[in-house]
Amino acid sequence: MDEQKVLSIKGLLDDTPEEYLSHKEKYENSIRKSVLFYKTLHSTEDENMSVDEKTKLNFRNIVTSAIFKDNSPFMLHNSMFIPTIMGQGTDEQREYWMKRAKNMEIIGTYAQTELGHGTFIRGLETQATYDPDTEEFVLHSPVLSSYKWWPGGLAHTANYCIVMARLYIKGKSHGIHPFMVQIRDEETHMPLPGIKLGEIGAKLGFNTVNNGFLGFENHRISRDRMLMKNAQVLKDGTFVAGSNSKLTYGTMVYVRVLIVSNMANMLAKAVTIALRYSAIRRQSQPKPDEPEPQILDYVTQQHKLFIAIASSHAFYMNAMWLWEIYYSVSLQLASGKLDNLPELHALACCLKPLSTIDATAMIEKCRLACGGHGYMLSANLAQTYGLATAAYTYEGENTVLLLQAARSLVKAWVGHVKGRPLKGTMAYLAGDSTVKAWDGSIDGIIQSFKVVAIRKISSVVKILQDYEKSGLSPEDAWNKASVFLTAASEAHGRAVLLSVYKSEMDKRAAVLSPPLRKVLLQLVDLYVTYWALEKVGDMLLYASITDKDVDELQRRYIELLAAIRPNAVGLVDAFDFRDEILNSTLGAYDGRAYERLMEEAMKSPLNAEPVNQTFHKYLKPFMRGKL
Ligand SMILES: CCCCCCCC/C=C\CCCCCCCCCCC/C=C/C(=O)SCCNC(=O)CCNC(=O)[C@H](O)C(C)(C)COP(=O)(O)OP(=O)(O)OC[C@H]1O[C@@H](n2cnc3c(N)ncnc32)[C@H](O)[C@@H]1OP(=O)(O)O
Ligand SMILES: Cc1cc2nc3c(=O)[nH]c(=O)nc-3n(C[C@H](O)[C@H](O)[C@H](O)COP(=O)(O)OP(=O)(O)OC[C@H]3O[C@@H](n4cnc5c(N)ncnc54)[C@H](O)[C@@H]3O)c2cc1C
Repeated sequence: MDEQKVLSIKGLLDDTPEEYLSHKEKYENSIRKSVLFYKTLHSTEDENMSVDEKTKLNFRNIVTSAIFKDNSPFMLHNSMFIPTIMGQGTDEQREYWMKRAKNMEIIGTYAQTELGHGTFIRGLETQATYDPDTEEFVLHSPVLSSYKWWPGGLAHTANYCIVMARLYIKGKSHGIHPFMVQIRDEETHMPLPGIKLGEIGAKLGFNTVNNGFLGFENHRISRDRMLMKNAQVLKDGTFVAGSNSKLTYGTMVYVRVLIVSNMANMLAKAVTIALRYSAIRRQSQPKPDEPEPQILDYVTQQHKLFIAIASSHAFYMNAMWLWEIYYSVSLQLASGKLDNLPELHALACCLKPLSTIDATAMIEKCRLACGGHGYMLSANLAQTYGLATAAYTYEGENTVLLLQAARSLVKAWVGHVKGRPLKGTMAYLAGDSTVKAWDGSIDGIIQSFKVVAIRKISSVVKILQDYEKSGLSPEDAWNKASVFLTAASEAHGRAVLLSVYKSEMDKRAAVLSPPLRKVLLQLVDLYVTYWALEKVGDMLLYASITDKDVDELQRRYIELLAAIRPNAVGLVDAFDFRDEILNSTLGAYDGRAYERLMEEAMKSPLNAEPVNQTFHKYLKPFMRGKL
């Protein structure tokens, strides 16, 4: 969406910094701004856009929606409620609900996680019992742990939600299915009878997303409220299973893809702030007869920040590549072809964790690189960290997803050993995993990362098999080996991230001007070299790197930092964040960080008066020994 259009919305920008609002005021202010934002958002969306175009617009909107220091209470409406209707509804359900949802006639969320279960979906306890006499489902939360807990917008914003509940028919469980449930009256917004709603309280971040809880007391909904694209319940209670029970998990795969692009965006924001500040901040005097240098000229500062620029590019390239795979698999699923779904799931289970782990760590490093001023909320680095670190957990906790990916990798490797062909992004596992001599070229290092993955996968399979030979059950063997299963998944994810970043850049390089091509390929080189040094232990173990090769890599890394330095500010300017989107005293384009820090400080309510009323009430009596 055109950011100029967004920023021209009157009242969208806060005059009172959000930091000085109460918990309740923050929410109310976010609703006010979200309504303004959505009105503009709607005026720019073209109904004739393809799903692919709309989703890429959504990727773009993520950037614009960052205008809020925290996420909107409408976030789940866009990112999960609508995609679930699209992915899980029948044609007529889509027809009816998409119109209402896209027009914001209703606001929805996605209620899956419960107080007692988040990861283990098959353990969810919310019940949807079919009553054939009335052709209704009875929704019920049998115990406290079955209360829905966490869904964004659920507390006071949404009036509808997708409830993932366990379907019972004649006492038999048929697994977890999606149900469209109205939770509040459309006129009064009061919770409907048999529905308990509330907010879960203050959090590290996401404090305007309005995460809530939801409990059902035998609440009835009509049969047509079960989203029945993938499985159906007939009027007489006959259950018709879908072709694959995991199709119900489809929205989560979509969001995991969205998260990879969101990490690219969050990291780009943070490094823009930190790098611009590093260009104006001068500190220390290494050379007595020279002025204090820009802290950006300290190589340690470049080491902290330049990898964040390259990583944002890497995540964005991988996200666009993954989106194309997601989009083509979705088209295949629509025609009943399921065989590429496992690979998409495994890829999302690698790239969502790695992008969130790296982005969270690098955003924190951007904050730390700004010294004391990075600790100010007005810098907007702490809030950016808070938003990013949430993605480590939501949409599939990272360890759990890496173990899911390991499941696919182990299956692929065992199949390969038995002669079954490998395909897609796992085809490289059939490659030669013996490295005679270290190849320090970009392609050579990427190949070494593939060798590391092959060796880690094969060795953890051996551990599993040895445990099972020793008499352990497959489940116990799996648990015992799980640390190295996640390590094997991470190695596979690294190999994918590196090779996709390189190949996607190579595709684009041909159309770039030579100077731009040079700078962008320097970032690819930096990214590959950085990770080879970060994983030097694996390179020593599996890729025949020698101490001389490491010396060479270190010198190359230092030279790359120096080569990128002249273009560093230009590279973050190229992310093209407007000041209002950065929302940061340190990252503004004009570089007036000190003036902005002081301007923001003066907005503190405490600065409204020179003497606070506690002096006369407490301090003075205290200091006069009268307490
Ligand atoms: C005004 C401003 C607004 C701006 C508007 C602009 C619009 C932009 C929108 C938003 C702006 C910001 C965007 C930010 C990015 C999006 C953020 C969205 C926020 C979301 C908030 C959080 C939401 C949630 O967290 S929802 C809940 C998520 N929960 C989970 O992910 C649970 C994780 N657990 C699981 O997935 C499963 O339990 C499991 C996979 C771990 C295990 O499942 P289970 O059934 O037990 O399976 P198992 O027995 O282990 O067998 C595994 C086999 O199943 C296969 N499989 C598993 N999952 C899948 C799958 N998803 N697809 C396909 N296959 C799957 C697996 O491969 C195994 O197969 P095998 O052959 O047997 O090995
Ligand atoms: C900011 C935020 C927003 C959210 N928004 C929503 C929302 O809108 N809708 C919604 O439905 N949910 C939402 N969630 C909930 C989120 O999906 C869950 O928190 C997430 O799925 C993790 O589940 P959990 O919290 O039960 O953690 P758990 O699964 O209990 O994880 C706790 C620990 O147990 C470990 N663990 C669990 N299972 C295994 C295993 N099989 N093997 C090894 N280790 C394991 C994990 O690795 C982790 O270290 C949100 C969460 C957050 C933080």
